Amino acid sequence: MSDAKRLSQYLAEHQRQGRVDADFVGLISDVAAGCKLIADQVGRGNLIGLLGSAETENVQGETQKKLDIISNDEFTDILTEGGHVAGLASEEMDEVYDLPAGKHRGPYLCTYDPLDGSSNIDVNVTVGTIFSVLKAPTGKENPTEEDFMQPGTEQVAAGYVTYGPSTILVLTIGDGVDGFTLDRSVGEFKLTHPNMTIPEDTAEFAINMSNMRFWDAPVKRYVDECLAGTEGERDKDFNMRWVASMVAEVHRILVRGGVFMYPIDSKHRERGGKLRLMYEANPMSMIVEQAGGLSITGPDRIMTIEPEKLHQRVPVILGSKNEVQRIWDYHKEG
Ligand SMILES: O=P(O)(O)OC[C@H]1O[C@](O)(COP(=O)(O)O)[C@@H](O)[C@@H]1O
Ligand SMILES: [Mg+2]
Ligand SMILES: [Mg+2]
Repeated sequence: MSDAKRLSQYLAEHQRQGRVDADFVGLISDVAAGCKLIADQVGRGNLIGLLGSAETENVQGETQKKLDIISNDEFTDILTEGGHVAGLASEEMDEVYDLPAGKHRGPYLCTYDPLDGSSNIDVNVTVGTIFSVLKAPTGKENPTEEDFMQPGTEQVAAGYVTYGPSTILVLTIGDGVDGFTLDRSVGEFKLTHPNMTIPEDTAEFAINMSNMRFWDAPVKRYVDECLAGTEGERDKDFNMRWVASMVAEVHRILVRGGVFMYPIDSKHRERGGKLRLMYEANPMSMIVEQAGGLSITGPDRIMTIEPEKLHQRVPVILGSKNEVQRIWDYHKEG
């Protein structure tokens, strides 16, 4: 695959076809550059003293890892200098980031989780970056939080990068999903996974089983049936995975199907869920739906939620279409 199409060629072709503009090409190139930097840091780990906690908390009360902060700073700097965005928002920044005065602005907004699954950093398990691209309001020097409050259906593009055995960038610009592997010998992402699609059926689910006693009835019903296997209503055996890195779980589902659930539970009910809408649930929902899957909160489709705040949390159930539809039906039945 060494002669595979480079990300830069892919973007240039899309631009020639009039499907994206020059600022979009610039923005995705900046995202790729930021992720290459993060991949390098994650890869070096404790050789350069980057593992472990930073002993600080983000706005959501979570202890930040050193790499959470470093990844956020690098990503934010690259997108700021690139000049293709009017505003930025991240899991690791309390509020919308105002670009410094004098910096060139572009027509897009970008939200991101710079390092997803960061509890896995110290144990050398796959982590990643998730991003979502929205249109910025025209002619506004510094977009506000309100300008970011667009439902997932308004996303121009979404993607993630996994820092695992290989570094893979998965991107949708609204006409399918393509995956690119970082060729470290030349420092470029190359198209290795064109037109990724999620099988409609699966016999694999992912959920943090330690929360079982806190779940609502529809999810409990679904998982109970999976666990009963050939002895139960489903009449087939299921396999289970839980990496605790959403990027790794979604990537597995894009490659071989499956269902990922971080549903509402009584531990997270007051906060609305565990995962964040604007930079985890919405971008992953766009990717999953573009690959032929479904993505719901339980009762509703995630991408139709009207956001109310930047760090809003939502329950997430996504993956193979027929399984997610079944879980959706269980919620409708109550
Ligand atoms: O530790 P838990 O409760 O199983 O939660 C795991 C989930 O939390 C996350 O790590 C949250 O992401 P962050 O690491 O960006 O906070 C998801 O990637 C993952 O699915
Ligand atoms: Mg995350
Ligand atoms: Mg994170």
